Amino acid sequence: MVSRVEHPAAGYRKIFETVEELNEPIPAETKGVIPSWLSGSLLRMGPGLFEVGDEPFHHLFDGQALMHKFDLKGDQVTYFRKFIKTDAYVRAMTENRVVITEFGTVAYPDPCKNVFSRFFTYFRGIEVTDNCLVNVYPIGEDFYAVTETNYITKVDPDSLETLKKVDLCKYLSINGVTAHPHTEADGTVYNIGNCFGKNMSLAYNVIKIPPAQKDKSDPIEKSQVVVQLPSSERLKPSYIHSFGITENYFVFVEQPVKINLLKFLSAWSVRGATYMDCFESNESMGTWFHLATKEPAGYMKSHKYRTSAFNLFHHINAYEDQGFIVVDLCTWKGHDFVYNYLYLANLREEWEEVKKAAMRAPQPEVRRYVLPLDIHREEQGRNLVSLSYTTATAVLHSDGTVWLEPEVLFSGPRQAFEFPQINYSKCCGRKYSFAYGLGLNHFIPDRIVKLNVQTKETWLWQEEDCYPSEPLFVPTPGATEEDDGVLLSIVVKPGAERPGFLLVLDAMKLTELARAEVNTVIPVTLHGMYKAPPSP
Ligand SMILES: CCCCCCCCCCCCCCCC(=O)OC/C=C(C)/C=C/C=C(C)/C=C/C1=C(C)CCCC1(C)C
Ligand SMILES: [Fe+2]
Repeated sequence: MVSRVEHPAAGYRKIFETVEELNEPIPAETKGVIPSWLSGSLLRMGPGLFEVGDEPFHHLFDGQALMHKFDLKGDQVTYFRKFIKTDAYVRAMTENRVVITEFGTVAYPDPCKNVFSRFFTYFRGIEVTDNCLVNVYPIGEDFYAVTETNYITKVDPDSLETLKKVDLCKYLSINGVTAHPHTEADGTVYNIGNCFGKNMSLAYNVIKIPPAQKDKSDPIEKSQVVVQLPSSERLKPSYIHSFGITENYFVFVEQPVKINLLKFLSAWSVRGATYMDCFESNESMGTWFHLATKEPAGYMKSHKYRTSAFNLFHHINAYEDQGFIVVDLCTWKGHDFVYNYLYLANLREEWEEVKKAAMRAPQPEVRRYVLPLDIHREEQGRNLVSLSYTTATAVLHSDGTVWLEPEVLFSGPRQAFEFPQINYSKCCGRKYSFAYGLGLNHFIPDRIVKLNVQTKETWLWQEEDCYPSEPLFVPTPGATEEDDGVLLSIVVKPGAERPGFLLVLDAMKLTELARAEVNTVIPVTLHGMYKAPPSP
């Protein structure tokens, strides 16, 4: 699936430009045939406002949260979008400047305020952003737009109105949680986040939020920390973007991209730096895998799995098989932080410059790691993995650590398989065959890919000057085959008469079933969900 496509016209710049929200849903023009069973809403989050007044946001993860919705009802499709009225957005609009520091953009003090009030603004310390541009997911019967801090924002998935800001710190001992929770069939939500405890004791806390409550109370009020995993380094927790879950275990990968807490708590609050300034790489630790049991919940501290350094943002899937845990990941080789390459100035460069910058960045690879559960002292020095279908290895060393080597499932130079999706309801935590992803060509999203993780066969959807987003899998009702369903992706085709469209692909063959076009560009979206219509 290595893409030979070039982008000399740099049309991808359009997906990093500010747009206006809509007052009401607009009709889309449908070409092709949308399956009649596919009715519901595609909800997605991303940045939509890339500057305030004359102050630009600098990083891909700074733009203000814009929520998008494609509603499907038969072949009638509409598109709607609204900015989430977060504190970051409302205050920026009111003051016409960046008021809350974002991931890679500092909010400078109000120049109209005198030197004393400016000093006290700094002295009060940091105001953590609630800019929920990363994802949207349900908790109980409610929907929340999220970033990775302690603030999540309740939204109305129909009107896209902002309902309320929730501070998870009120309920849980965490400083932030990922934007990639796992949700079980009954609605139980698991997530993981950093916890900077008392006396700076550091941990990664796995949290559990129960499903919708019979008494209609808010399940968040009943959320709890179920497992605590220790940090490998004092004062420097690793950055976590997602985690894995199997029937009986949580899988946490501790990567060498670290948050320097001293920088976070001092430089950041006093001198005015960004979140990006608080990251650093640990050049010697490599990457550590940790396991915890689900029931009873507990950290498996005797299992010390190690491998070479990589950045990790997205787990694809994990499952148990014959005494092993199989973990499939979208990795980026080395400890240099991939987010360093995602400044908007770089992504908006001419194509030749974009390619040059990507040459210096960590290289992507889809990898399978296999973790043996039964480890015996006498088995030192030999490969413990006996699964017939993988070349991944695990070797016990004399210090008790198990060194892992992966099987490469997909690798193409500067061609990433990222933003992975699976048939989640059928396959999460189970042995599976298919992963779907967004193909990044030197970081530019220009194709949709299907990967058979067992045979390594790939399928591709690609069209000239088209920039798709993460493909979400929606199963055909009553399907028995894993890949019987459709993929939904928002695509931008800058020069076209109707430059934004919802693409509907047949997930088996990766062929186009339909597209629903709208007369507006749709800026880049990161993650989202498909919301089925309420059952009659
Ligand atoms: C869709 C195509 C995009 C085009 C380019 C993409 C290239 C992607 C290459 C790699 C994949 C990366 C995936 C990342 C996806 C994503 O959605 O990331 C967004 C992450 C954000 C906005 C993270 C925000 C985190 C914050 C604000 C964390 C804050 C904290 C600290 C840093 C330390 C202290 C705790 C706290 C406050 C939580
Ligand atoms: Fe993500």
